[in-house]
Amino acid sequence: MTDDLSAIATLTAVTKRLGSKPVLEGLDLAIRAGEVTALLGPNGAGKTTCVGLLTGRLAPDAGTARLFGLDPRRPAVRGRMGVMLQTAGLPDVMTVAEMVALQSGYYFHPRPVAKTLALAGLADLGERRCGTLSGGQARRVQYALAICGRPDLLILDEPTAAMDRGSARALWATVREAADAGTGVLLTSHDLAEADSLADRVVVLDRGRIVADDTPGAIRAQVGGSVIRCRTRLALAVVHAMPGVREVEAEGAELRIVTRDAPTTLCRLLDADPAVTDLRVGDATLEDAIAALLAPPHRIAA
Ligand SMILES: Nc1ncnc2c1ncn2[C@@H]1O[C@H](COP(=O)(O)OP(=O)(O)OP(=O)(O)O)[C@@H](O)[C@H]1O
Repeated sequence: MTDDLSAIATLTAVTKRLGSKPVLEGLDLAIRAGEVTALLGPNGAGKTTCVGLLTGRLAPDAGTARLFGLDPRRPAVRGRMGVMLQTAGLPDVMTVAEMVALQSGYYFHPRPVAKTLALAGLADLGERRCGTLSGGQARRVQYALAICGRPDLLILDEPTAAMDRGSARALWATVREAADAGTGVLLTSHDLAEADSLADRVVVLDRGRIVADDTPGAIRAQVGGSVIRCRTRLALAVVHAMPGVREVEAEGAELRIVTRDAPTTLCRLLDADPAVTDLRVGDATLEDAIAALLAPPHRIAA
């Protein structure tokens, strides 16, 4: 990873314990200029710990963290980074524009405050006190604080949590624009549609280890085939034995069946349970591919 010349932030062979628990084990991660990297994985996988290491909030127990070639705790490199954390309080009494102006003052070449407010979808909210904002509006202020200094590296930890779809899509557009202009972006998210449409690269973390690192298309292709969803009285094991079936999982009251041969699996399914309902067939999504990589215990895989 350290020989990756386009990398602007790296974790190399990083091991980190928190409390008595190993959280990351020998992890390599590189964030490159002009690329949106989505770091995905279930709760507790270690995503926020990676963010903590790259932003200098945490130090590795073994291995190295580098930001623009230096220790992330060095003030010289911190000014080139904008960070939007999962939780960051805003002072109730300051207005949105005052907060953005204050944060902009920490950077050498900040954007004009009005431009930052517009990019974050806050043009009409500049005079509002932060304490009166909704959850989604407060997230947009945190985004404004992350981008106001024109950072070379933008770290967004679950940026669109609490945002409505329209606000989220507007934020994606500005993130894409920043990446196209050369900013390296690290995004953590539980919204796999967000990762699929925004990321150039998806890194999947499971229990502190990387289980996939590729383009969203290449990760989807690992699953391939089709996904059938339906309600049926058939047992998982019976469906799993049907021709073409690669894996079967209970998703609430439905079954999610990944198959290499949808027509044959469908015929057999309808033969075995003519009362099957809510039947849908579609291509495997990024969510299907990641579910296959993570292998939860309640799924049967071929
Ligand atoms: N200060 C701490 N002390 C002990 N354990 C911790 C501490 N902080 C985090 N952990 C543990 O480290 C593991 C990784 O946590 P982390 O927050 O990095 O996961 P995550 O992938 O960001 O999860 P989420 O999707 O829930 O935000 C979890 O098991 C968590 O309980």
